[in-house]
Amino acid sequence: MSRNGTSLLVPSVYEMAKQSITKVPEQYLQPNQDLPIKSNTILPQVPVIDLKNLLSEDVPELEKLDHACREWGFFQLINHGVNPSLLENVKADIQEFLSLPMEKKNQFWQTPEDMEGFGQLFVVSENQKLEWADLFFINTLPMNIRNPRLFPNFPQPLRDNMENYSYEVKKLCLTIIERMAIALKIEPNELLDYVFEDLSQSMRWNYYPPCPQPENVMGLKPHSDAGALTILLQVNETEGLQIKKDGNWIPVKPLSDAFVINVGDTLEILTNGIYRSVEHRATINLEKERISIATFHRPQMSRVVGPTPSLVTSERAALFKRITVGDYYKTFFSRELQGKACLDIVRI
Ligand SMILES: O=C(O)CCC(=O)C(=O)O
Ligand SMILES: [Fe+2]
Repeated sequence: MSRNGTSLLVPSVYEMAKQSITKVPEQYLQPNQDLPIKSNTILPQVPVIDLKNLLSEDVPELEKLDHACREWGFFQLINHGVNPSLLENVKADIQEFLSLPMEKKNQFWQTPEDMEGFGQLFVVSENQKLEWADLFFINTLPMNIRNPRLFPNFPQPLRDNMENYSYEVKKLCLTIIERMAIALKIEPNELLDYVFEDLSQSMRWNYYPPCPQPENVMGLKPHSDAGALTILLQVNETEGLQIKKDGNWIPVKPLSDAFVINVGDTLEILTNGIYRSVEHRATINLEKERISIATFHRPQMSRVVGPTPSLVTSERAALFKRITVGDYYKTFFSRELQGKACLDIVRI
């Protein structure tokens, strides 16, 4: 039985990109993308939040966090407290792992029944457009959902560093969710209760090879994340993440010591739409590869989520129906990525 859904198997674009091709196969061509705003206009930038200030109960910083989650759904977090040498090690290990020769990668490839491992996600029909990326998808927490085929077989030091990273990022997630509740002026437990005891964490290591036709391919189609909170670590210098703000695609320029953090659909539901999960996408570079590590956090599949009662008022009716996280994810993983369309299944 499949552990968490399936995705049709697709070829490795890492291997394709190595062949010095000048044109990509037709199925990867996605012309007519909305372009980002021209760079001669001054672009608004994703807010930067300082966790040190947040933890010292600094009111302006809390207001900045609140504003970022309402208006952007995204922020960069500095002074996050995660050991910089752990981050450097994780980046180096992932870079090495994603560049393993195909014979080694095959050991970790997805199967028709199991979407964890190397491959792609959201491929549900033979003729849909494909993304210019190889990814590695893995459930990391709680420990008992770990796939025996993957984590235990990681080479060292990746295995130990990932173990620490997973734990550190989970801790950070809980800290941020607690601060969000304070910013929303609700009891921290109203949000923390969903993730404190039984938080589930998964990761998607994204590898975007260079591409001879960057304007006509997409690394990751516009989408919002299904979970509560995503914590993204940019592994190398190449830019590519863009988020949709007031109808325009705005490039995110990751600061070297920051995480890029975003609100997912589940948190939008829990906060009754006050904190927004925002559409984003990943574009491709002509010459340079790009690598990112997205870590997703959500309540367990059996939990029912709906707007938390204190954020449903006479001025603000409930915007979403209640749904189990499992049912939400079943829908999310059974279709092509398409902006924020998945949230429509619970919209009132
Ligand atoms: O590579 C990126 O910057 C975006 C990754 C992302 O949005 C995801 O994995 O959900
Ligand atoms: Fe995402």
